Amino acid sequence: MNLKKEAGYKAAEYVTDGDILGLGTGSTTHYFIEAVGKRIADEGINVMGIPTSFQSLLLAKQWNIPVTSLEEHDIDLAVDGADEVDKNLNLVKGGGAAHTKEKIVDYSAKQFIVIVDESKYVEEIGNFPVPVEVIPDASRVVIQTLEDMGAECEIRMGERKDGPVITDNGNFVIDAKFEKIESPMHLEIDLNSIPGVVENGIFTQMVDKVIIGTSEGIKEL
Ligand SMILES: O=C(CO)[C@H](O)[C@H](O)COP(=O)(O)O
Repeated sequence: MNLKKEAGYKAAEYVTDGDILGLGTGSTTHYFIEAVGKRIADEGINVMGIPTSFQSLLLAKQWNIPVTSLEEHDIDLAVDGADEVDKNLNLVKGGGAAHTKEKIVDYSAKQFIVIVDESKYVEEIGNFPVPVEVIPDASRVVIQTLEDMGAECEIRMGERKDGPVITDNGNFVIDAKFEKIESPMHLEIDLNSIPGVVENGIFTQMVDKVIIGTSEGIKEL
């Protein structure tokens, strides 16, 4: 069973005619976008998408989902993946380096649904290093501050691209591994107060529902 696909297709059932959708990024959201595209083709529902990355923009175009922007519309429903989800609905996101636009879109939506397979559901977040998007010129001093806060840091490197990953916004990503995240809510705020940090991948607010694809079927939190 493809658990990511199960979760993505389940989330598409929550889409209603006329919705403005926030389109998350990643291999799970890929299936949500596909399922919405099929509902447009099969049922003729009338929706528009606001992509969180070039990846989701291209997928929306592939599936004939009209795109718009936050300049034009508010979002009714955002659907997005995650790298970790805990029982308090705290998330770590940014494995695809798209967390800055994802947070803008997901936090502004009237409803925010997270879709994951069961491997992402954890007791408490923090095993997955926290992605921190930084202005490139600030990366050395931001790393110093993160290390002072107890994190082990790496600038994320490209694959099939020499040098650092460059985000859709032209920045670097530092992956910061904390031994333990005592308070996700405070860490989310504290990381964003470091000069040079654009956004971090801890999401502690706004999640309305988590759809988990498990080997025993869909579970919803
Ligand atoms: O935050 C993200 C991208 O920045 C993704 O939503 C997250 O990495 C999960 O991806 P996938 O569904 O491929 O496991």
